[in-house]
Amino acid sequence: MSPLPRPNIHPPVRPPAPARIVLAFGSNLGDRAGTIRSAIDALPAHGVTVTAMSTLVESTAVKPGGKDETAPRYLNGVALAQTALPPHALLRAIQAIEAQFGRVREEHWGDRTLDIDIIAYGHLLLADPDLVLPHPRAAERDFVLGPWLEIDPDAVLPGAGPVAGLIGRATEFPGDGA
Ligand SMILES: Nc1ncnc2c1ncn2[C@@H]1O[C@H](COP(=O)(O)OP(=O)(O)OP(=O)(O)O)[C@@H](O)[C@H]1O
Ligand SMILES: Nc1nc2c(c(=O)[nH]1)N=C(CO)CN2
Repeated sequence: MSPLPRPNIHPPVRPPAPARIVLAFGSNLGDRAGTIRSAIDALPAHGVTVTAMSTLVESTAVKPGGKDETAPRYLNGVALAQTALPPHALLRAIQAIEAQFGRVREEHWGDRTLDIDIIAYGHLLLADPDLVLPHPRAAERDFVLGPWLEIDPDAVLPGAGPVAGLIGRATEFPGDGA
């Protein structure tokens, strides 16, 4: 006797849950606030949904040699977001938005219309040549930690601990905090 044909039923396919990500924005040239807002507005078209945006804070530019009072001052802000993009696709997306808003890569830590950094991608720890997660300098940057804490008081920087315990502690150069 031949077996009964099996009904062609598949378990429901659930898409993977989107990752919770933290993005940092900086600008010290042109219409700083306008450029950062435009970049935030551009994110959904790239598959990134913003769930919270901090206020923008102003700080002295940090250059490789330390604080530079003669350089244009920065506005910085942080967004919480969700995305189904894998990490490297997210990097390409933020670089496309930087390019869209006139970012030209020249001097290391040079003045720029727009900088977007991936601060954290869920709890992922990654050290690829082109992508390090969490962002390797986030723990020393009060201009990132302050706005992040504002929108998530319980924020944790993967591998480093609660943001509330990092802020104001270590800076890349003494007094470089926001
Ligand atoms: N977490 C990350 N977020 C964004 N870029 C990263 C990250 N990790 C590594 N990168 C790499 O860093 C490279 C340089 O980035 P970028 O020019 O924005 O640096 P920067 O803004 O001048 O300095 P910083 O990274 O200290 O903020 C990018 O091309 C990218 O490949
Ligand atoms: N205040 C301030 N200084 C910086 C910033 C920044 O966002 N804010 N970003 C840099 C490289 O990404 C270098 N220096």
